[in-house]
Amino acid sequence: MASEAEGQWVLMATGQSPTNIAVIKYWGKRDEALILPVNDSISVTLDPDHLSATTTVAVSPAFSSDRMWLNGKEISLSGGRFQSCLREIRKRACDFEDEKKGIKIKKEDWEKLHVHIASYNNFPTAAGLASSAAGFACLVFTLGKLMNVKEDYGELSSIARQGSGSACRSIYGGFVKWCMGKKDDGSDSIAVQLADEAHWKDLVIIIAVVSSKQKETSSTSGMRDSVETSPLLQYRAQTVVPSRVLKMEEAIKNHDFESFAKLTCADSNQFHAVCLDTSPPIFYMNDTSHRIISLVEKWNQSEGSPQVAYTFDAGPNAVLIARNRKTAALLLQKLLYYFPPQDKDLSSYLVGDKSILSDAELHSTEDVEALPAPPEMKIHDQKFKGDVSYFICSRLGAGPKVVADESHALLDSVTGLPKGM
Ligand SMILES: Nc1ncnc2c1ncn2[C@@H]1O[C@H](COP(=O)(O)OP(=O)(O)OP(=O)(O)O)[C@@H](O)[C@H]1O
Ligand SMILES: C[C@@](O)(CCOP(=O)(O)OP(=O)(O)O)CC(=O)O
Repeated sequence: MASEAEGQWVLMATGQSPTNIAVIKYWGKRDEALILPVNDSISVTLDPDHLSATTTVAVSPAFSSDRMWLNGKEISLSGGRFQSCLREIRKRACDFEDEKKGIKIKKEDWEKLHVHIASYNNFPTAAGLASSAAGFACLVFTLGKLMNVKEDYGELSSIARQGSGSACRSIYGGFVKWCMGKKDDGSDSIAVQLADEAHWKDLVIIIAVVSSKQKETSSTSGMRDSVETSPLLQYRAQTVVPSRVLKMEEAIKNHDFESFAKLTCADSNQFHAVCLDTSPPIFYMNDTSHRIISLVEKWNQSEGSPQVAYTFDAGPNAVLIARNRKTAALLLQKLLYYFPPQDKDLSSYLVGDKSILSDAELHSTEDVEALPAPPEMKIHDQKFKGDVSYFICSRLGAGPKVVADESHALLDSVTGLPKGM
């Protein structure tokens, strides 16, 4: 396996993968083990600088078992989803040789080598910000690089899908469609890129992190209950989504924000209606989520055409997509009027692309306090300080990439253990 220095070497790779937010939602599986959905879905990939997973994977003859550390804590890899990803990637591993380091690994040797994995999310894990999507996409992408996997991104997406359904869409940047596929073995249930992140540069994304606590009902169990009990889910999957997906593809192709926004909001609302139609009902949104919807709806109505789209995943956080920077700055003013920061530090209340604060002419909390009430809203006298933890300003971003600079690796290149351990 390794020529001279048997047992001495550690071979590593590091990758970074973005998260994504669906504008046409995936909700419901037709096959639980293979993670095959009941409908197509479409997402936008978010800028990895703001929301992403970074993962280092390593192999060495010195490792005695597969191990993983997530955000610095060791976690078990025994779950079926991790096992599926590891198995499928190992199956596709190819011969590898690094003459300088004296490392030679034959295709069949990969099965015998154990892996160490360390991953870090630059945003809260399991808080409804799709950490599993970024995480599994990153794991599969980076393992693929390490093990010299030659398969195309479509194939990688179908492996990431077996870690978490929505992860298959994080294999690409920009606008991505997960085609549900028809085959029983899932080989045609893959993601495809509709357009890259440069296609529609005007869009600005503002996320209101309403709660960073772990949620009560996971997406996995929530959608299982919906499939079993919600008649609306069947109607949605068979009748509504197929035509919506076609319209969404057209809207994206033509930069048609009006249509894009209407479809995005309608699909988010229908997904949450399915949750309510589930027995027992699932409530992912809360009063703050509803207030944000109402703010956006009233503004869009007063303008005569949509300025902002909203969408909510399996949690109360609002993802708001503004048609351009000017609109995003106005949106931020309206949001901060109702949800002012609890303390004086405005720069930790808005993270990500902070330059939007200057566009909105908000340089201090005094500027926030001086904001005028949004004229389209009827209730002005009530403010909801503390109901939003913080905001993230982001944009569309690129797909996974290799992090070549070894100083960013999360594992030590000599011990193969997390750095600092
Ligand atoms: N960086 C990562 N690498 C590998 N797996 C990860 C990573 N981050 C999260 N996960 C996996 O995803 C799980 C969290 O997924 P969960 O669906 O509960 O939350 P979420 O993805 O943040 O929210 P949602 O899917 O509702 O948007 C973790 O317990 C872990 O198994
Ligand atoms: C509401 C959603 O975010 C659901 C995501 O579900 P997951 O992909 O987290 O579920 P599993 O496949 O069981 O891991 C909508 C979406 O991302 O399309």
